Amino acid sequence: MTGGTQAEGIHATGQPDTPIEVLTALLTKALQQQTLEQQRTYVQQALDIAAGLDDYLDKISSPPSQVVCELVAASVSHDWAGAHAAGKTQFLQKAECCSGTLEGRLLRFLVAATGAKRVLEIGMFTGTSSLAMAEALPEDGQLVALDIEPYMAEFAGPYFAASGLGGRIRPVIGPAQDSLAQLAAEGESFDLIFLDANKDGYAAYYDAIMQHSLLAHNGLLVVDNSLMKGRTYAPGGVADASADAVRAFNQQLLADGHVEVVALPFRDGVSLVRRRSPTSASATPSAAPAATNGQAAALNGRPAASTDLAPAAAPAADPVLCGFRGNSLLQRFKLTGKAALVTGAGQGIGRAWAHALGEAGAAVAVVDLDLAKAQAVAGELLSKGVRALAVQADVASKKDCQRMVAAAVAGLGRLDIAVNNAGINRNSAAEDTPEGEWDMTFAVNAKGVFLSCQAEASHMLAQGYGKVINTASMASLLVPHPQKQAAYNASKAAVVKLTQSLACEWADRGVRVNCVSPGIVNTALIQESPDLQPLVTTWLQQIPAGRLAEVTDLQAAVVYLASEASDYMTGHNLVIEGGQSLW
Ligand SMILES: C[S@@+](CC[C@H](N)C(=O)[O-])C[C@H]1O[C@@H](n2cnc3c(N)ncnc32)[C@H](O)[C@@H]1O
Repeated sequence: MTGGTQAEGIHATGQPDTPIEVLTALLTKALQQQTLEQQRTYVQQALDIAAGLDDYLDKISSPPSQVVCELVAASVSHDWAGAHAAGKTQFLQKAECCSGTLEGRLLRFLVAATGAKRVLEIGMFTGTSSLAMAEALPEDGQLVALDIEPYMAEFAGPYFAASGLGGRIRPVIGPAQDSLAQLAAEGESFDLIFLDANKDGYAAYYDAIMQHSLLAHNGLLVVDNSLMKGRTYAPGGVADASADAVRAFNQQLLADGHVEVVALPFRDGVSLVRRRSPTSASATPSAAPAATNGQAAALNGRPAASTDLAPAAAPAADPVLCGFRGNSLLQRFKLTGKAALVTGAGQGIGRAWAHALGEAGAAVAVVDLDLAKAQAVAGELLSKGVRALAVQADVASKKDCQRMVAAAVAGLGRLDIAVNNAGINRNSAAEDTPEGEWDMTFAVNAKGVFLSCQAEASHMLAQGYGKVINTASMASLLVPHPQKQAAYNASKAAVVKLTQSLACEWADRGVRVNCVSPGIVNTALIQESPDLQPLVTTWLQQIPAGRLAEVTDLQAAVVYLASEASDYMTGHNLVIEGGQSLW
């Protein structure tokens, strides 16, 4: 039998499944051969599988940035022996210390996937991973990179600057143990920590991280080199103190009942570690399971736990300790699986709210009088991966409101959240306000909200659950000036009283009704109005916060009111006006 047919046979049997299993089978087979030539065939196939793996992973992963590639190239081609001989580095550093672009991409991916804002790298080397991770940070994110060698910061500096991300990366030079103590004293904590410095320090660094809560709640610890060239599990007679240290550390992690670990055969081994959510059973030291070994029991004075995930007997969970229904606080804000509609969502506040609800997980029906605008916003949401559809509706029409709800339910399969935001604002002195202006303002702002609520409630009351959020205004509390807008102010006061009335009527049937009262919001309405634009200076003097509201200032409120986190709140007018109504 040739090697080729044997390899096919291996796949056909469905036995060896992964590249490593196939490698193992091929090499085992090679060992069983009598002649060198027969062995070579199997060994060659094994070689092809092993040698091509990283290259193939590189090719099928999204590419690294140009600047990371340049920094990796400079790092691996650098004369590290020369740098050490010239006294630039304290230790003889090696090109292979650089984790490379593939691992950088994994780290960049993890930062993005976890939404990390603060990242710590322990063992920066030339900063290739720091830079890759910084690429996934938001503008106000920060990465702290520790290294013992001042030369590393010098080396990486120009590349950090060229990337435009230098402001997000803070190198801290010194022994990592000291730097960790300094970060703890500064009150730092991190969403993601990449542990990749001297291997004999891993255990102590881990203890410092856990003892000082440097890893935030729900944070992710990524440990590099958990395989140490395979020597952690197959020493092969080679004395390797680093591999011994990592082997012991792997055991230490496993024995620590406070964390969950998964080890991946990615490059030199990457272990992902996260703190377990506490259970009521593990909250008290006496209830913690016994340590699996003496070393683990001594960890930081914390009780070490067995690796058994299931507590023996589950006492009633304490929702403060374990989360309401097992949800962490931020999980309670998630809207995944919910469907929302937002009226007046073709622009301004409504558009920002449609995005906010979509980002929080909801499918969104984007409703507007202007179908083209609704379609444009629905398109934006779809491009972000949010299920969305556009609906044209005039909320002043009862028929349209009913059709809007029917379209949302038909298109999204359900309706849990309704944001009644469509509104108009006309300015005129009260003595001159035309009757038509008054009627139109009330038709949209007051009757339109009522008709929307009525149509939405017919669905929500039947299902016994719903979240209605109406757009009122700071004008419901004070009389904004100097602009004259009596009809608008009165219509928004009506929205608040309507919200309170509906909240009381529907509270015992699972439907919550709240409203949001924004202050003066910096939208196109103001920017493009020759009448309103000159008033901005006056308004700024009336606002303690010293600026107009941006639509993004309002986004979290609607997510809160739409989520189960606010289930006990109803009939509330949530005022967001930079303090203007207090002054
Ligand atoms: C494997 S390299 C880090 C590679 C880097 N994380 C990457 O992804 O390319 C290890 C780094 O740890 C640093 N290091 C070694 N001992 C250290 C210590 N005690 N404190 C801080 N850094 C240390 C070394 O100078 C070296 O740059």
